[in-house]
Amino acid sequence: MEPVLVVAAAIVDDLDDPFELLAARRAVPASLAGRWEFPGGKVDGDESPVEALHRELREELGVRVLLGDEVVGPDDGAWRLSEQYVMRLWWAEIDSGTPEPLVEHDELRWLPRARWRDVPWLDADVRIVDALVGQVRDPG
Ligand SMILES: Nc1nc2c([nH]c(=O)n2[C@H]2C[C@H](O)[C@@H](COP(=O)(O)OP(=O)(O)OP(=O)(O)O)O2)c(=O)[nH]1
Repeated sequence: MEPVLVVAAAIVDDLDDPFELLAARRAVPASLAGRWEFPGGKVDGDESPVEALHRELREELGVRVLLGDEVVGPDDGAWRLSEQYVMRLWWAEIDSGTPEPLVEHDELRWLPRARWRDVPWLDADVRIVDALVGQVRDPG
């Protein structure tokens, strides 16, 4: 079966010079509760990935965002999460609103750059966080 496409955002304080990254702790389902992820969700049949991402961020966090570059992954440009799911991820910055854990999260945390790895991310997200750290590492 074709994997289901999930879209998500690496929301940072400043797209030009990311220092803080927004991590969201899942409250549901029980199997994922307590683990941290990038806010986002599944693309519905009638919407584009970018439309789906804006919808999910509005529903889950109550924010509008500006999207930056896509964080290209090793699986045809995406990130395979499991047998069932594949994810596309974009850098993003908040355009309006203050993020709140409205739906499937019970906590949000702005992680400073040196601590992006310091929460228990969902297993599939660990290598993605490593890639983000690699992209923002100070040159030299
Ligand atoms: N949103 C999101 N989902 C992730 C990440 N990493 C990861 O393995 N997943 C998995 C968890 C879920 O099994 C799956 C689908 O995500 P989801 O549950 O957020 O999708 P959704 O909001 O559309 O959920 P629903 O309305 O159908 O309940 O992707 C991530 O960083 N962000």
